[in-house]
Amino acid sequence: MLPSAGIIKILCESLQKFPVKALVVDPVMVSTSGDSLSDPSTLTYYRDELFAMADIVTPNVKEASKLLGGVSLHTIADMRDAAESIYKFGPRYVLVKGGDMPDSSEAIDVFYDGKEFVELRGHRIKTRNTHGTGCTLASSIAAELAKGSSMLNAVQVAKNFVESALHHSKDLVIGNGPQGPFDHLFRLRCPPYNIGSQQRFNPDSLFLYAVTDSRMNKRWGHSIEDAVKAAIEGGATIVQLREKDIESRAFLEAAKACMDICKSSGVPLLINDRVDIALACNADGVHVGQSDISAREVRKLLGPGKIIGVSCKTPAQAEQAWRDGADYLGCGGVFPTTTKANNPTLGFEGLKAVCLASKLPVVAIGGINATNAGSVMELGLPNLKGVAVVSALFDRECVSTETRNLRSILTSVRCLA
Ligand SMILES: Cc1ncc(COP(=O)(O)OP(=O)(O)O)c(N)n1
Ligand SMILES: Cc1nc(C(=O)O)sc1CCOP(=O)(O)O
Ligand SMILES: [Mg+2]
Repeated sequence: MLPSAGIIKILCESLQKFPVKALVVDPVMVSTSGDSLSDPSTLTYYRDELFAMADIVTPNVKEASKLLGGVSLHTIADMRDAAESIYKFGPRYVLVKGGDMPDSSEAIDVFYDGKEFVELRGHRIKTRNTHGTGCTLASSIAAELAKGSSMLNAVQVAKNFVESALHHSKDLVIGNGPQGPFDHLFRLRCPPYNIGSQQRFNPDSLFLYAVTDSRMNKRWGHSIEDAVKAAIEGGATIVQLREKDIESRAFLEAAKACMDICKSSGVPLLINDRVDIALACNADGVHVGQSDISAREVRKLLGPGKIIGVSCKTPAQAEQAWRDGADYLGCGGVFPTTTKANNPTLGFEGLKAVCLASKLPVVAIGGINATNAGSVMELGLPNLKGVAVVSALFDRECVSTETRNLRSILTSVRCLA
């Protein structure tokens, strides 16, 4: 809550001096009960100074209206127009929250990235215990960004959290005011299966990322299913089907079988390049490179709940991937590889440059094996979450043994860190 122009000015100066990785601005100007919480002179400073520094601005409809000189906002179309106008003040994303729109059975928020709108729909929970929902949403977005989420994913997870918290606190009776507080710690009281079905991407799953290769499987007489089963048995934490020489029908059949295997082990399954196969087998996500369909398009096709990874070799590509809604980056080739033709080698310096430039979690790829995986993780880059490996796991007779060995090397580096 920034009640005066002077305080906003000092905040902006401090942010210039000490830049933060992600800035969520919740322009707290009007309380849910209608009280004004900042003096009118703050408007100019919000719009001209603070918003330009923000990654996302999250006004409710009353605040959006105030920011735009009192325009009335009654419909989703009005909220879209407001998001577009607020975007022009300079933030990278805008979320106009519709929780206080009257006469709707849903709580619809409008998310805007400067090009497209996403309507985020949630249940309207009937309760007086709504005090602090906006602050909670903004804080939850910030927490998800700190964990490495893309913006849309962070907003979706935060919205789910607020919805679940409201649901679990709806019957609390605390205090006498028109609004009551809600319980942020509700999860301590409920088993995990009660807190909503939203699937969440856990960046730690990038720790040992197994990427299949049909030629290698053929060479060793392994089916895709057997190779995936063995990799999971050895401790792979995520699997990508990268099948370049297989017909679509056979690919889909194998992908469906691998989904069953991965699901029963709780290991996410991603599909390389092929959004159609991912949709048809309901995979957990897709990995795309710089010459594939863009992450932005993939996000449109898969929706907010799926995992999207993007191959990046430069900070600029990493920035674009984040803007496009990616969940993680694959960065390589760290070492020379023969698995992918004509793949430039970035070395540790290239990997470091991409990691340092991005808020997203990163998995290193290219020529990584049991001899050098430790040195990659010893770089100690906070968002470097793991290694992705093809030949050192799959161009081998015993995939489970190779995976187990690599996992134990990675674990020992993690224990020392
Ligand atoms: C985890 C991971 N990182 C990078 C890639 C490479 O993707 P791309 O550049 O699109 O090349 P192909 O794999 O499609 O040949 C990847 N697949 N996985
Ligand atoms: C699929 C892929 N992508 C790369 C990139 O640099 O983006 S390197 C690569 C192949 C990695 O295979 P291996 O573990 O056998 O070296
Ligand atoms: Mg690709």
